[in-house]
Amino acid sequence: METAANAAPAAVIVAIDGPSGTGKSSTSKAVAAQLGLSYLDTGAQYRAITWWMVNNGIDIADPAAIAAAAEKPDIVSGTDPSGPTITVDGTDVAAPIRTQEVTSKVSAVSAVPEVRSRITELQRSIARGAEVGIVVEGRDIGTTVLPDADLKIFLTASPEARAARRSGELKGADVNATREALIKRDAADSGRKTSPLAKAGDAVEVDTTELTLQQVIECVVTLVEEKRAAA
Ligand SMILES: Nc1ncnc2c1ncn2[C@@H]1O[C@H](COP(=O)(O)OP(=O)(O)O)[C@@H](O)[C@H]1O
Ligand SMILES: Nc1ccn([C@H]2C[C@H](O)[C@@H](COP(=O)(O)OP(=O)(O)O)O2)c(=O)n1
Repeated sequence: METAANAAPAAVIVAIDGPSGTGKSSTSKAVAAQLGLSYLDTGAQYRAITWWMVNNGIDIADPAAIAAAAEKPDIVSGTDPSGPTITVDGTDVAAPIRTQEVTSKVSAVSAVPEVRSRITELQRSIARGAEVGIVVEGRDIGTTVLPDADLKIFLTASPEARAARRSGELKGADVNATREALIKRDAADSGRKTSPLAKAGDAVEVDTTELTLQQVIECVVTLVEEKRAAA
């Protein structure tokens, strides 16, 4: 019979939330890779369902039409942090979900309650299936999706730092326009009724404005290791 002494350690669940450009994806991927955990980018799932709506001619301004179609696309996320994948009905959508068109529509689609309940179920089932544990990043992971997570982190950074990071990625993008677009998306994500972007009461807040990515990764790895040691 298995005893507590030789039982496998319980899977560790880490929730990382925060607005755009705070470093959630880069930090989560690196922490998961370093600790041998799975990794789930929940923003990619909301982008994937948005991509499907756009491709199937659903009117993004019509929440009832979005709700009626919410169950249709088959969204599959690969959770290896060294090569995360995302497919819709078997098609690799890793690139098309990052277009400006999808980015400008994702907040409207992800505000629809039927979309959220569908994607939330998917996220919970992926987290349950992660044997060693998982780092899940998004907007409502610590508050709604995985409220019993072992560790919750809320990343922040000034709008200026976030815009500079994002426009560095989108070669040649105007920093001011990027900043305005980020602020608009944050306001939509924080202001929606169902499961808005929010810091959980028991989340550790890390302001990354003055930190390098490596410093943020080290900070989160240390927090996970402390949690594991205390368990
Ligand atoms: N602390 C940091 N300092 C400088 N650049 C960073 C930092 N954290 C992330 N970045 C860079 O900023 C960009 C956005 O990071 P990302 O992880 O995609 O943020 P999010 O997932 O929160 O939107 C990436 O190019 C990333 O390399
Ligand atoms: N848990 C989540 C994750 C993302 N979303 C929505 C809101 C976000 O603006 C979009 C896109 O998320 P994503 O993490 O890809 O955004 P950025 O990497 O910050 O550009 O999805 C959400 O509503 N809930």
